[in-house]
Amino acid sequence: MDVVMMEEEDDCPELVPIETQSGRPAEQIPVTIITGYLGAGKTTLLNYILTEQHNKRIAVILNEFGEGSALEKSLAVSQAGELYEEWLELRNGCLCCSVKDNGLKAIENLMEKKGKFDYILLETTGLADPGAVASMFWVDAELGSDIYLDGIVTVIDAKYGLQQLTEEKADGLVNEAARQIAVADLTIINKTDLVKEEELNQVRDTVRSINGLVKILETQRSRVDLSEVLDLHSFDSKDGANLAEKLQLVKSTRPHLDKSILTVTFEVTGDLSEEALNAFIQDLLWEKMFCNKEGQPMTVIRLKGIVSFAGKAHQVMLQGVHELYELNETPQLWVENPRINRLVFIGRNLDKDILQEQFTSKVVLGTEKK
Ligand SMILES: Nc1nc2c(ncn2[C@@H]2O[C@H](COP(=O)(O)OP(=O)(O)OP(=O)(O)O)[C@@H](O)[C@H]2O)c(=O)[nH]1
Ligand SMILES: [Zn+2]
Repeated sequence: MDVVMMEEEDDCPELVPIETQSGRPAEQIPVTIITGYLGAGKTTLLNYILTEQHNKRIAVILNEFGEGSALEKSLAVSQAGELYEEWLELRNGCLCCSVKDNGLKAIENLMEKKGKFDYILLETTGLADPGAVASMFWVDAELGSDIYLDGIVTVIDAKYGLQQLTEEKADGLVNEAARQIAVADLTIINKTDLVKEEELNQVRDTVRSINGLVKILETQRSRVDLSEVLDLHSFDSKDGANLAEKLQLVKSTRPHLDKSILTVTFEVTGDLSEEALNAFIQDLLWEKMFCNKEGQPMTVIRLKGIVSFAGKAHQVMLQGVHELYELNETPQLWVENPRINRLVFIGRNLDKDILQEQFTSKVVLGTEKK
């Protein structure tokens, strides 16, 4: 229910016409994607963030892209000749905008018309694949956009989360609730008032079994410390030291529920061939060339690592979401000798032994097979 945004259902503020302001923002603006299954508490979280003291001018985007039929889309486009979007002013000078399709363009339009905000929060619909939405922002940042992807936050219903995670999907399809957890930088288990400690433990264990890297918070009414949600810099290579530290603590997980998504992590010593690493990742993400022992193709949803290239003094950060990945040098110099590459893969049908063996034989210099 996204209309909660408008204070009271029966007292909706009028849409405010927007005056055009000139001037582009000088700095890139962070966008946090807020995802989570139907009714988990996403809108409650947005409302909470907006009413907290933050001294930020936040634009909230209620996103419907990727949803709806082609017919609806073409109707929306031809009706207005432009994007379907509407926005209203909120407290604290914040803005709320509802966009349908082509979210990025709409956000850029919004910025052009309204001038600079400090922060963008984007709520996806409950069934959306946040990976697809995230990769859109990620690509755009590369192209010199005004926006960068700060992090993906997934809200989970403490009471119904487990049930949603175990829902059987048609063959070959990944459970959306599990996918949303797999891709997250932060998960918030909400509605803890509705469950007993034992149930909550089960939810927490299941979240951890899917994503061995993600931070887990527990809330009622989505009340979180804003510093734990905003400015995560999850994709920022300047934050390489932080990731390097986290990777040392991650453990591979076991599937908790049938056919569930899990985390695989390993360390490999030595320098990598950049070319071979690219080929390996592309085989994995795009060609889906690697299979587990049952012959099922491995599907990676999120990927992170700190790797070493021969002749480079700096650590290199590897990030992957959906079918996109990036390799970026971090400011961090290698100090450990020999250098240790650390990788984390979150996805389905992953087999640690096979992945590690493939990685070692194909990518680590001095061990490549012809
Ligand atoms: N008991 C309880 N109810 C909550 C809590 N947080 C949110 N709710 C209620 O749960 C319902 C759904 O919350 P929303 O914030 O609209 O959830 P959403 O994820 O935005 O939902 P959709 O956009 O429909 O997918 C609302 O009626 C909230 O008032 C909580 O911590 N405890
Ligand atoms: Zn909502």
